[in-house]
Order: sequence, then C-alpha cells, then structure tokens
Amino acid sequence: MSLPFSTAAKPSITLSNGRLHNPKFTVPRAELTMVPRQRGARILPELSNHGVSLADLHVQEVVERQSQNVNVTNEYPYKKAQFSPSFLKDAYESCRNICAEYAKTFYLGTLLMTEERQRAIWAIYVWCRRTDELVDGPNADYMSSSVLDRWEKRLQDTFNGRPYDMLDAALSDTVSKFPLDIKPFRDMIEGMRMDTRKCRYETFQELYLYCYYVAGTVGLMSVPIMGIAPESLVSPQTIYNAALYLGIGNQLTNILRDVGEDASRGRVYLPQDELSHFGLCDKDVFSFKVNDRWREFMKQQITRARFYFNLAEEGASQLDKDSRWPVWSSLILYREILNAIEENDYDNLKKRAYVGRAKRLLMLPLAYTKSLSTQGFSLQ
Ligand SMILES: CC(C)=CCC/C(C)=C/CC/C(C)=C/CC/C(C)=C/[C@@H]1[C@@H](COP(=O)(O)OP(=O)(O)O)[C@]1(C)CC/C=C(\C)CC/C=C(\C)CCC=C(C)C
Ligand SMILES: [Mn+2]
Repeated sequence: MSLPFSTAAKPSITLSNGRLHNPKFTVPRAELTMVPRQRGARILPELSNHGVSLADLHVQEVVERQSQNVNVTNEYPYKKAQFSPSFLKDAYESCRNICAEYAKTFYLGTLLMTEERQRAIWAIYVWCRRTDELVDGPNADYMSSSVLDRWEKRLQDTFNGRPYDMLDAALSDTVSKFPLDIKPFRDMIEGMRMDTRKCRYETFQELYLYCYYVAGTVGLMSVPIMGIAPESLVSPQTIYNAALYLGIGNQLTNILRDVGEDASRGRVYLPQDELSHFGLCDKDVFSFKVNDRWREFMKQQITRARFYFNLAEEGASQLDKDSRWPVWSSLILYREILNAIEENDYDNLKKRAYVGRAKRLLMLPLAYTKSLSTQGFSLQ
C-alpha cells in the first residue's frame, strides 16, 4: 500500500520581507530537489515529488540570501558586537556545557571541528534548545504568542549586537563571524507558533512545513558554519537542500519515536489522510494499541524518514572535511532510532525507541569513516 498524495489548496504565507507569497506558485522543482536515486524513492515514487511548495519558498529565500556568502566571513549586514575576550570565553563555555549535557553524542562529534566552528555550533544549539524549551520546557504553561513575539524581538536585537544575556552574547558574536541569515531563526520561532496553534496535520504537506520550521531550519543555520568543501563541485543549493533534508529526516524520526508521548499530550503529528488510508484514526492512536494496520502504516512512515536521510547523505560528503563527523553522527544516530522502532515491533505507542549508550559510542567511529569519504566531488 502506498501513501496518498494530496494536492489540496494551501493557505498563503507571509515571508520575512513582508511579501505575501501565493503558494500556488511553485518554485521549479529541478532547482530545488536532488535527483532521488535511493531505495525509498523506488518504494514510494510519489515522494520524489513531495509537493512541498510552501517550505520550498522559505528554503529558496534562505539559500538566495545566504549561499553566496558561504565561507565569507568579513562582509556581513548585521552589526558587530563588541565583547571582551574573557566575557566571550565564558559565554561560549556556558554554551559548550549545555550542549555537552543535552546532546552528548553530537557534542563529541563537534570536537573535531575548528574551534571557531565548534563555538558557533554550540551557540546555535543553545539558541535552538531555548527556543524549543519555550513551548516544551518547564515554563511552557506561560507560553503565549506575546512570549514568542518577545523572543523574536530579542533575536533581532541579538543579531544586531545587542544580546540580552550571556548565552545570547555568544550568538551575537557568532553572527558577526559567520554569514548567517536571520530567516531560519525566525522561521524556527514560527514553527513554535504553529505548534501552539495546531495539534493535527491533515496532510504530509502540512506536516512537512512544520518539520521545515522546527528542524529543516537547523540544517540551514548550520551550513554557513560547517562550510562547504573547497573541492566540492556541487551547487550550494544542492547542499542546502541536503541540510534541509537531514533536519526533516530527524524531525520525522522524532515524531515517530514520540507518537505515544505526544498522544498523551493530545497531539498527533501524523498526516490524518495517511492514517485513514490505512484504516486508522485518532482513536487508534489514543487506544495505545498496536495492530497490523498500525504496523503497516508505520512501515511506510519509517520508509519516508529514511528517504530523507538518504537524500541528506549526498550533501554530508560535500561539507568541509572537519565538519562532516558531527553531521554523520547525527544522521547515523537518528536513523538508528528508526531501526529501534522496528525492533520494538512498531510499538511506538507504549514504548520509546532507544539507542543504547554502547551502540551510540560505536556509531562515532562509523561516522568518522563516512566523514572521510569525498564521494561526489567529481560527479556533478
Ligand atoms: C549538507 C548537510 C547534510 C548538512 C548538515 C546540516 C545539519 C547540521 C543538520 C542538522 C539537523 C538537525 C540536528 C536538526 C534537529 C532537528 C530536531 C531534532 C529538532 C527539534 C525540534 C522540536 O522537536 P520536538 O519538540 O518534537 O522534540 P523534543 O522532544 O523536544 O526533542 C527541536 C527540538 C528543535 C530544536 C533543535 C535543537 C535543539 C537541535 C539544534 C542542533 C544544532 C544547532 C546542531 C546541528 C548540528 C549538527 C552537526 C547535528
Ligand atoms: Mn521539543
């Protein structure tokens, strides 16, 4: 059984420049998508045209604004912040500690990067984590649209060299050193807004847009820091797409791992039309019971998440060589969560798929081996 592909009309969306985009206008696909050659594409041919024009528009705008500046560190539109070296050292040290505490495997992977890049990634990680905590953290009860509006104003100030606290100061400094654009940061906040307004997704297109906002954006923020290998012959657009797909794959995996946990909060991040295609509905999710229909549905969802990881793989090898290890670690680790769901016989309603510490540590040398590959440098 294959997934239905919906072409339902989509709402308009305002981009950061204030222009209203008509989503019926779709960016020519050839410019945006890498040619899918993977297993997933064969199983689900309709996914090779995943019809995600709203997210595409965001990505294209980020790529246009940011990609010309990749690897350029001296010309930048945001104001430079002036901090003493010792203050900055402490600020980045705080970011490092948070990252090491919350994302251990990934943190280890960053240790091979140049010092400046490590610090930048930790600062971005902390900003993302804090943004997520606004809606998911212990103070989530105080969440409101004005909280997110204030967070966005604060982001703007941070980009303009006026941070509100030490952790923001690390980001201000990062922004002055790397050609980052504010748009993916704003878009992540938009994803949090979406999460507070919405707890059901009718189609995969809707879900994909959410995944772009909360996770694809992380990929787009990371590329200017990680850098593209000087010997890469692939276009920046292709590499940004791969980064986006890694974020999408990660978030789809997150969603599949957390179905039960999210359901207990009344949330279902699964396309409703696909549930019904498999003879399922919300009631089945809230029953927390796994049956064969659920297993079949999950198989398809897992295949789709793998499809995005496969697309991301090609771009990972195009990054600067010192930056590839954490990317491969993240890719392999998240993909392993999908295997863990299978090992739980698709019970993600009562069980949380988990990759044990020993397995996680074993992945680091595997990721390292992958990161040595220069595959594709002479192909395109
Ligand atoms: C060319 C190429 C392949 C480049 C690589 C690009 C790249 C580095 C992509 C990274 C993608 C990535 C790690 C995305 C994170 C996706 C994610 C898990 C998002 C989560 C959102 C909300 O989900 P939810 O609330 O459902 O989940 P929890 O239960 O709360 O976990 C997030 C939590 C949003 C916040 C994201 C972060 C805290 C992660 C930020 C990570 C970085 C800045 C580092 C990225 C760098 C590497 C090397 C992985
Ligand atoms: Mn969260």
